[in-house]
Amino acid sequence: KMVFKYPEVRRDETVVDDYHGTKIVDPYRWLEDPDSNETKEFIEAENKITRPYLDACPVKCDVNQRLTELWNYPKYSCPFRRGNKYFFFKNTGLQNQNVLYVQDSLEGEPRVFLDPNTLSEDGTVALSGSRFTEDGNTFAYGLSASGSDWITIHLKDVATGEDYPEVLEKVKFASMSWTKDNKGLFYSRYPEQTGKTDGSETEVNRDQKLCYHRLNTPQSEDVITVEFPEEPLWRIGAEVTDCGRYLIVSPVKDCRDNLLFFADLSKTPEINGKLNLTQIVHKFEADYEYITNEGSMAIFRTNKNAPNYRLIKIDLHNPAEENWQTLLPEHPTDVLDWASAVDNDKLVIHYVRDVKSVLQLHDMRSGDLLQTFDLDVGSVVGFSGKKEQTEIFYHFMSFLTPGVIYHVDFKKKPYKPTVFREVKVKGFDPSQYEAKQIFYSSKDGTKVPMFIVSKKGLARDGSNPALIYGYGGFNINIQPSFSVTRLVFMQHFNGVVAIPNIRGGGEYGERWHNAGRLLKKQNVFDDFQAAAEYLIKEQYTKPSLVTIQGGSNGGLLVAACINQRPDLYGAAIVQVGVLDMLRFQKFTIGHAWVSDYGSSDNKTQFEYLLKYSPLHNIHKPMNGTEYPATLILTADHDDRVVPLHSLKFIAALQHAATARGAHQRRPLLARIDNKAGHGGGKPTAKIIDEHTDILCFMSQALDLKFYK
Ligand SMILES: O=C([C@@H]1CCCN1C(=O)CCCN1C(=O)NC(c2ccccc2)(c2ccccc2)C1=O)N1CCCC1
Repeated sequence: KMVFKYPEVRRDETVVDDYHGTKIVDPYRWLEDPDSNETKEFIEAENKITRPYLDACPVKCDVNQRLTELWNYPKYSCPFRRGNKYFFFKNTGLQNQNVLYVQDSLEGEPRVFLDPNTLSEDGTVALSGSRFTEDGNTFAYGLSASGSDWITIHLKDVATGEDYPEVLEKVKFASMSWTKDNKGLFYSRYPEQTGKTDGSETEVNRDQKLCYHRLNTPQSEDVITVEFPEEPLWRIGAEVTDCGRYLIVSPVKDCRDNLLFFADLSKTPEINGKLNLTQIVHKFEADYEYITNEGSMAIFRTNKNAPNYRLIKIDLHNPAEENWQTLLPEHPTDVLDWASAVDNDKLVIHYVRDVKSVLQLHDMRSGDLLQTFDLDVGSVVGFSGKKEQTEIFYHFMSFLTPGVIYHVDFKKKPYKPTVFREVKVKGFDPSQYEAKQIFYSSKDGTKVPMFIVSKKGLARDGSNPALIYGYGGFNINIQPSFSVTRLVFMQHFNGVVAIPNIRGGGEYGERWHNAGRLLKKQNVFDDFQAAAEYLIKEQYTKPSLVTIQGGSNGGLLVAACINQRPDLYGAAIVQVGVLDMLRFQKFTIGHAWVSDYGSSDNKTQFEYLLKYSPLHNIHKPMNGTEYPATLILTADHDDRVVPLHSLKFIAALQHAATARGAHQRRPLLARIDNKAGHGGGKPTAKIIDEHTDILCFMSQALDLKFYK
C-alpha cells in the first residue's frame, strides 16, 4: 500500500468560539479564505498527492474508455411548443452542454436554436434557466460560468436568433416570468456587492429583490416591484398566472414553507414601481405552489394539513383561509409530487408511490380521476405541456431504461400514450441486469425502501463490491434513474448498486422529511448504516468491499457515517459535502439550510449539531477504527456548498491520521477541481473525468478486479 505523506498544515489553536458556553477550537479557520496564498498552497498540496494516486490506477484507461463509450448515446428532452414552434434539448452523446433545437413541426427538420458549447472553449458556460414569451417570439435565458449559482440573463429574438443589447446581472435563485404582453419579465436579483461575485466568493447572499425588466432597455432602468427589506435572507419566487392577470409572489426564507401574495396586474398596466400586494398566506408553515387558475379561482399544491400534499382552490378575490376548498384531497400513501394544467380543463398529476412514479389525468373542475397512464417501474424525469395546449410529452427513465419519451394527443380519444422517442445505449443489454426494491429495518425498526441493481445471477457470497448511494434531506426524492457510471461499476467490477431511500427525503411526504431533520437527523445516518448492514447480512457484499457515496447534503451523510461507523465501509466518496455544521449558515446560501439542520445560534440545536458535525467528530484512527479509504471532492466555484467545508475536513482528517499512535493505512485524499462548482451545468468532459477518478479510487482502495 502506498504510504501517504500528507501535507504539513498549519493549525491555529488560538481560534476558539464560544457556543452558549461551550468552547470549540477551529484550528483551520484560515482555510475559510479562498483568496489567501496559504489556502491556494494547501489546495495545490492536496491535489499533488491525490492526482498521482488516481493516475496510478492500472485500469484508469479501461475505465475512462468504457465510461466514454457508454456515455456516447444521444440524449433528448421532451419537445415543448412555444409560439408556433417546437423546441427540444439534445446531446449527441459527448457534447459538453445540451443544445437547444427548434423545428416548425414535430416532423420538421430541427435547426440549432442555442448551442451553449459555442460560448466557451471548455464547455464551462452552461444554460441555467430559460423562459419564452407567450407569443414565443422572445427567449430569456440564464448563463452560468464554472458551475456557479450566479447567472446573467440574456434575451434573444427567436425569429432572427439575435440577442438584445442588455444583459441582466447579479441574478441568482431567480424565477423568471414574462408578462403576457411579451413586453418584459419579472426576475429576482441581488444588489451590487463589493468584491467578486463569480462563485468563488463566500459572502452571504442577502437582500434579493424582485425586479421587472422591460425588453430592449438597459438593466439600470429596471424597477424593483417587490422587496422585503426587513427580511434580507428571503428569496422571492414570482410567477405570472396562465391568464396573465395576476402575479403570484412566494417568498421563501429557508428550504421549506413559503408565504403567498398576489398582485392584480390589470390594475397596473405600466409596471414602473412597487406592486400592490394582497397577502394570502401569512405564516411560514407549509409549501404552496401555484398550478393554474380559472378567473380568480387559483389552484395550489400544498402540504398544509396534508403531509402527502393535496390540491386546494383559493379565490384570489376572497382569499381568507376559511374559504379555501380542497380540489384533490391528500392520498393516504402516495405523495402528490407535481401537477400541471393541460387541454384547458385537465390536470396531469405525478404521484410518487413507494418511490416509483404514477402519472394520472384528472378533471380540473372536480378533481376526479379520468385516466392512469401505464408506466413501468421507474421515474417520470421530464414533462412538457401547457394549459392551452392539447398534447403532452413525458420522459420515463429507470435503472435499466436509458430513456423513453411518450406523447399523448388529447384531440384523439381514447387518450393513448404513444412512444415518441426511445434511446438505446450501445453495448448495454438490460436483460443481463436486474433491479429490485426491498424494504429493510432501520435501527428504530422503521421500514426503509431500497433499490438494489446488479448483473443477474450474481453470487450472494459476500464477494462482490457494493456502492451505496444516499442523500437524506430537504424533502428531495431519490427515484430510479439511468447512470452510465453505475453501469460500468456493475458490468466491469461485478458491482452491486444500492440506493436506500433514507429519511429526510420526500419519498413518503412531509412525515419522511420531518423524521430526518433537525433533532431527528441521526435517523438519516442510522437508516444509511442499516442499509450497509442489510447488504452485508444478506451476503451481497462485505465491509471491506462497501463504498458509500453522497453529494451535498449526501456528502454530510457519508462523512458523518465514516466518523460513526468506520468499521462498516471500505471506501467513502464525499462530494461537495456540508461538513462544518457549526458555521455553514455563515456562507453564501447556507442560511437557507436551517430548516433541515437547525443552527448553532440556537443552544439546543447547537448541542445536537455538535454530536454529528463531521468536522467536529473526527477521531484518531486506531486498529479497528481506521477510516475507510476516503475521497473528498469539491471545486473552486462551488458557491452552493463552499469548498471550505471540504478543505477544513480533509486537513483535520489527515491530522488525526498522522497523530502519534494513529493507525491509518487507507488513503484519505481530496480532489479539488477548477472552473467547476456544485454540479449544475458541469460539462460532460469534467463529469467523465470526475467519475473516472471516483471509480479508480474505489478500484485501487478496495483492490477491485476489472472484468473486461
Ligand atoms: O442546495 C441545497 C438545498 C437543497 C435543495 C435546494 N437547496 C438550496 O440551498 C437552494 C437555495 C437556492 N434556491 C433554489 O435553488 N431554489 C429556491 C428558489 C426560491 C425562490 C425563487 C427561485 C428559487 C428554492 C429553494 C427551496 C424551495 C423552493 C425554492 C432557492 O432559494 N443544499 C446544499 C447542501 C445542503 C442543502
